[in-house]
Amino acid sequence: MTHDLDQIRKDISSTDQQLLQLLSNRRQLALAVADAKLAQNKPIRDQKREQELLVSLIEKGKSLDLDAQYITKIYHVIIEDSVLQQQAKVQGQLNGANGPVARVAFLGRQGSYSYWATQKYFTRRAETLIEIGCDSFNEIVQSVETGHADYAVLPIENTSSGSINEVYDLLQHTRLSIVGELTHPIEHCLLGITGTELSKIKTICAHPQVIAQCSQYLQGLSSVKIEYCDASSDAFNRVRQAQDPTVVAIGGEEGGKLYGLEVLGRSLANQKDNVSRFIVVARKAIQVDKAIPAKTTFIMYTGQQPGALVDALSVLKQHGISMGKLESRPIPGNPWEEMFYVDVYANLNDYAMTRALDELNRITRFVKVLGCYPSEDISPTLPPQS
Ligand SMILES: C=C(O[C@@H]1C=C(C(=O)O)C=C[C@H]1O)C(=O)O
Repeated sequence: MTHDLDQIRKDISSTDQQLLQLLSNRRQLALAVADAKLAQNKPIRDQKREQELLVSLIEKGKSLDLDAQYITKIYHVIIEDSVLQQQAKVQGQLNGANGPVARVAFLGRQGSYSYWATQKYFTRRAETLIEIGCDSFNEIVQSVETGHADYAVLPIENTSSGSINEVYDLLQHTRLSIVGELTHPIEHCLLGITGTELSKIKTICAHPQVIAQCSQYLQGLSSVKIEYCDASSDAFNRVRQAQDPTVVAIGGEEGGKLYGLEVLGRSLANQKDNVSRFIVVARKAIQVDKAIPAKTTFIMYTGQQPGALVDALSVLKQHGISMGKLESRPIPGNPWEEMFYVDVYANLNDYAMTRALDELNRITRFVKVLGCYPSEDISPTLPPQS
């Protein structure tokens, strides 16, 4: 092997170019597979094929000195992308685009977590993204309701801080429909201007959700003042403007870089796997192709008689519908009465779902469907070890 560093780096760069070309070829093939599946009435997701692929790739990897964990990690990302690309294509064909552009409202400005989630979701769609940065969840919802934006991207839950109640409460009263979801890893870092020293920090700027997600880390910094911000991008901006090495922000590394900030600490969240789930809402509901796994979200008020919730949930059981999440929120103006939010793995057009909703309408006081959308719970799995 040569010791010529420049030459080795040239070879690495050219290998990377080939990898990129191959990834692009693979994505095109996956999109062709989507057409073939639609023509043959087959579902987009094929977990058996994914498992067979992973097993054979791990086997092949071994012979190339590539360990199983490495191969699995890379192919999770590749297969997830492939399935999501196929789903977006099928959905685009079924629902059509709103027009050549998508005006999308999200929390904060360039660099906020919602900004990255928005970028991620809309790269898979045909429309050109027009960003509409907002300062509150209420403003986001209003901008779609009034027609100023076509879509909104809203965080709904997080693995460290749980449900985002403010967003749940907004959904109770909006006429908007949920048309999509996505998950996005949230890696909180401490960010400051060049020359900032961890031991001299006096103020931390962050969004309240971020503060909740990093509560354990912040408990250890009791003498530091917390400044609440509208979004992580707002926190970055304050630190950039202050040009004071005692003032830092919490947010994502990529976002902080856009504001010239440097990382002083990483992995600040209470949970190691800190992931947020976002929903995408629009004025018009969508149809979800039968070839795609769908989720439906509805809210219901069961009344307070004994067993009311159990009765409602057994309707789902009777129709073989599995539930992903159940959340309850107070009904404004009706103290101690709760609205239930239910996520189910079902297409609104499924016969079982239609029947279940008819029955829920009969036995509860109020039911409203918030939307039916493609499920993005895509985690390719290996077959159980024998
Ligand atoms: C590409 C396909 O569709 C999906 C994506 C896969 C992949 O990227 O390898 C495998 C199985 C399917 O879940 C396919 O079925 O071959």
